[in-house]
Order: sequence, then structure tokens, then C-alpha cells
Amino acid sequence: MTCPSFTGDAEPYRGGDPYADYRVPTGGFPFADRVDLADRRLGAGVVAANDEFFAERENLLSPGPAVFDPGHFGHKGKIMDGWETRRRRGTGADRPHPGDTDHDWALIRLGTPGVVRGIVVDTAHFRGNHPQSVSVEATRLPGTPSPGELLADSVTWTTLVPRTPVGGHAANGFTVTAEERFTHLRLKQHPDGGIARLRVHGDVVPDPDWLAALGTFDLAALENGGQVEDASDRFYSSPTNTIRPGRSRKMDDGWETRRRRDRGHDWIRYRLVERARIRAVEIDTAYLKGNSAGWASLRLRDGADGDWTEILPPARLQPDTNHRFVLERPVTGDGLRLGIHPDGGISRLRVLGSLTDDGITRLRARLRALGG
Ligand SMILES: NC(=O)NC(NC(N)=O)C(=O)[O-]
Repeated sequence: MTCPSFTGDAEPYRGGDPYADYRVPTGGFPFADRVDLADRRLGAGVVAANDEFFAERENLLSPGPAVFDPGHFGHKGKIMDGWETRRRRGTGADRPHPGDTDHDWALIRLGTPGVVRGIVVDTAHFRGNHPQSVSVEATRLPGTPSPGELLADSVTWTTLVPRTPVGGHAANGFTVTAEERFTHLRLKQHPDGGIARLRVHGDVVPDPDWLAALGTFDLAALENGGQVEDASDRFYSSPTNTIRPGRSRKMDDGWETRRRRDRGHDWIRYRLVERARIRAVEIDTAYLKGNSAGWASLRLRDGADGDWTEILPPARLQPDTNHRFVLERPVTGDGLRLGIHPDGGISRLRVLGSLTDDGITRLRARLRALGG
């Protein structure tokens, strides 16, 4: 599926809300519900760039939209919330323009290896100083390579986004079709310019040997390959927050639903990394005080056609508290449904157990199919 594309300059900023003329496709991008593999909270980083004269490369992965303060200037120019390089020049007065292949680059380590489904190169607030075009490549290296090792000639890069013209002050989205597991990306801007944010949506592909070595681990955690499949409500915050690493640090780090005015309840449906034996769960309501869920329940399914079985009857929750539940006996499955009664929120769900033999065999086969 192709994404709507924007090209060329945006108008100069003329005051008022800087996002008033920001260009983003109505309806968003088809891959936007996939996890951002380049999320700082998952451990992603911009490990190197050839130039960051005007603005630092790290801004590329900052959470949230880029901010713009029209009066904020520093010693080197306008302070920009993004990665911005200096203007390239040609070889002399007779050739003042940069060459056709001149470009700037940044290397990104994904927070967790995975298959990339779509990329957003966001040029918010870069008007007149955005790149003319961008391209994105990816590679897969074992261990923890240094920037020097990533830049070695022996490293092979797969093109995810071929060189494509982009618009200034726009969310430039690209659908990616490479069915491979990658660990690092190389973002290029041609010939130079500024990019506010980079988002890399995809599917986590965990290392089965690591998970097998751990034995008992969090089967729902994003970093281990757990996913949110659906949820009743996304009004205030994303249900995916409940499986992010670490404890939540403020209310909107968790999942909060709007106030229900009917007799129903809110819920999240998760897919565990693979089929597993679950022994214990943790449900945290950190930072949810006057809006903590009143009770929480859990149902488990073994296979897409299996029946939902209650594994935790509605249990009273305290606000701003982590709750631990040891199951009466271990239970096997790969789909989990959390109910919160009647509404409110939780900050984290931890599902502790270990993979079944068939689960680990499938994970290994998937890894091989995606290039290892
Ligand atoms: N007004 C600008 O943003 N100018 C320059 N950039 C910064 N950040 O000052 C430039 O050359 O693109």
C-alpha cells in the first residue's frame, strides 16, 4: 500500500499555531498501530551522524511531536527540535551547488530487532530547510556493534525506502515490504537539511535462545514480542503502554479510559510472544489514583479458535499500587484478555511464565524465515 506523499516547501511560519499548516494524511498511516521499533523507551538510539551542526541527532527519537519556538536562537542559529545539518556546498565558485549524490546520514540502533512495516520521516517545522529527498536502509548485525563496525564496507544494507522527494513541515510516511529482521537503520537526507522525528513501525522479533535461557520472563512485554491486538478504549492513552518496559512514571505512561456511563467494562486483548505456561501476573495501577480500575480480571485462550477461560476472577485493585497474583496452577495459552471493571486504568501488566516446547520451536522457525 502506498502512502499519500507531500513534496516541496511549506509556507514560511507566519505566527499562531505552528501546526496549523502541518501536512499529515487524514486518517493517519496504515502501519501506525504497530510498535515504534525506534522508540527510545525500548532502548533505541541514534548512535552516529556525519553532521549535526544546527541540531542534535538525538532529537530524532524524542517522544511526542517536535516543538517550535519562533524566537529561540542560539550561537549557531535557530534552535530546532530535530536533527539538522549545515548547508552543503559545491567545489568552487563555478560549481557552488552540492553534487547529486551528496548527502548526510544518521545511524539508528533499533530498540529491539524486528520487521519494519512502515517509516515516518517527520519534517515538522523544517520549512525551507528540510531535505529535498530522503532514503532509509537497514541491516542486521549480531551483538552490539560500534558505529565504526556499522560503517565498515563489509556491512550490507537493504533499501527500505529508496531516495524519495519529501515535503517540508510534513509527516512523510513510507510503507515497507522487506520481510526481514533488522537491528539497525541508516537514514539519509539528500543533500542536507533537517528532520524532526523518525518513527519506525513494525513487529518485534525476539531472540528465542535468549528467551529460553531466561526461563521465566514477561510473556506480554513489548520487548519480548508481546502485542496489544485490540482494546475497548484509547481515549486518553494507548493500551500498548501497559506492556512497555519499566514502571510507569506519570499518569499518561499507563492506560486510562474515558468515564463509562453504561453497564459495561473496558478491556485489552493481548497476544503473548508465543504459546506459554503462565504462573503469575502483576497488575500495576501506578499514578492512577482517582481513576484506577476498581477490579481487574483475566481470561486466557489457547489458540485463535480456543475458548476464553477465566484465570483471574475480578480482583479488587488499590490505586497507585502494584498487585501480585500467583495463579492456582500454571495455565497454557497464547492470547490474554484483561478486563477492568468498570473503567479507569492500569499502568502495567506483567505476565510471568515460560514458553512451551512448540512455542519455542515456532519462534526459532520464524527467526530463520526472517534471515536469522
Ligand atoms: N532559519 C534557519 O533555520 N536557518 C538555518 N537553520 C538553523 N537552524 O538556523 C538553515 O540554514 O537552515
